[in-house]
Parts: sequence; structure tokens; C-alpha cells
Amino acid sequence: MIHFENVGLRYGMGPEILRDLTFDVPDRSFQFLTGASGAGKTTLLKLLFMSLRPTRGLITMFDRDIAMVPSGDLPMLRRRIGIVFQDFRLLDHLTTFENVALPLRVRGRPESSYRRDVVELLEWVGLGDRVNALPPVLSGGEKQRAAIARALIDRPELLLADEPTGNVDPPMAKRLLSLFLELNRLGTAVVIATHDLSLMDQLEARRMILTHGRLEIHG
Ligand SMILES: Nc1ncnc2c1ncn2[C@@H]1O[C@H](COP(=O)(O)OP(=O)(O)OP(=O)(O)O)[C@@H](O)[C@H]1O
Repeated sequence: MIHFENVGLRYGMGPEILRDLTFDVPDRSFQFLTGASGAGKTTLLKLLFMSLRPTRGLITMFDRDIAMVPSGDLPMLRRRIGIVFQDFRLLDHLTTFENVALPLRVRGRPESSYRRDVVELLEWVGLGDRVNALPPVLSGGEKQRAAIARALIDRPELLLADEPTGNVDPPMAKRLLSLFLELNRLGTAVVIATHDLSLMDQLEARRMILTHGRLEIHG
């Protein structure tokens, strides 16, 4: 599904943040992406979301060499990806329900066809009573769960999540992890960036470890 070959990334004239990254993210796989703060996890997720271009190397996403993809085609490819940003990126003028339903609305689906699914997912992530709230009145943990629900609702082929349990307590983190696993069981490849060891210790999954810009893979 995804292939990186000798990929390097630097911001402007700065040092190379990621170096010689060669790896695959297979279809339907589940992996954690970890490494110290500043190691480059978010940067790697941005490469995977095609919001950054590598400074060298080859990236293939969904069988397309992304260097050859015109920028006008990127939104269409990105629709195959669900992403949870570290800063959530909810739209403040839309309710929690409307934020989560957005990927479905963009596809032109009528609300009657997804209303129940959205409400059920919101209930599952503990936001059953926040359906009509606007993001500015949500807590950090509530925003995070809304962002997760939005990333999952359309059952993407690939899910990218940046510290998705950073703002919730351990029981909720466990619940969210089980949600990611369920999505994976249904066929989504999942990449979770985290430095939460207790989260990673909850299951035997592939670990992609970034150290000084280089990647090591275990499992
Ligand atoms: N837009 C940018 N311009 C210049 N340097 C950047 C930019 N974004 C990130 N960096 C630098 O790239 C390095 C990797 O940052 P990145 O955010 O990818 O790390 P991270 O592993 O996600 O960190 P954290 O766990 O703290 O979120 C850091 O040294 C950071 O300062």
C-alpha cells in the first residue's frame, strides 16, 4: 500500500530531520510509530498524508509515485486516509456531529444514511451528550475524541493518528485503542504515533522507532 525508498526530509536549509527511510506499510497492517520528542514522528505522518514532499527519495502511496501526482489529484488520494492531527483541526463553526459527519457529507451522502452511525460512534467515544456542542466549548480530551471519530467514520484505507490518546485517561485510551483495532480488523492499515509506552505495551504490534532521523522496525 505504501512504500518509502531512501526518503530524506529537511525543512528549508535546516538539517535533515529524516534520513534514508526505507519501509513498507502493508495493507491491513497495524503499527506504532515511536521515538523521542522531536524525533520526527509528526514529520513522517505529514509525508504519509502527502502534505509534505520529501527532499529526496521515492514515496509510493496507493501504487502511485507521489512525485508524479499533480497537486490537483492529492485531495482525492487524501480522502482514502483518515488522520488525527495533534492539534485536532476541528471546524469551530460546526457542531461535533457535523465535524464527524464531514467526510461523509463531502462524499455527497444524505444525512439520513449516516446519522445513526455518527451518533453511535460519538456514543462509543463518550461524546453522546456533546453531539450538538461546538468545538470551542469542548475539553482537550473531548476534541481529541471528536477528531478520532471524524478520522474513522468513513472507514479509510489508511488511518494516521498523532498521539491520539495524549489527552485522555488510561481507561479511555484503552477504549480508543480497541476502536483502532476494530477498524484494523475491518481492513484499515493503522499507524499510531505515540510515546506512550503503556499504550504500546497493550498489544503485540509492529513498532517503527525513529532515532536521530533514522527508522528501525521491530516486529
Ligand atoms: N515546519 C518546520 N520547520 C522547521 N523545523 C521543523 C518544522 N516542523 C518540525 N520541525 C523540526 O523537525 C524536528 C522533528 O519534529 P516533529 O514535530 O516531526 O517531531 P515529533 O517526533 O513529532 O515530536 P513530538 O513528539 O514532540 O510531537 C524537530 O526538530 C522540529 O523542531
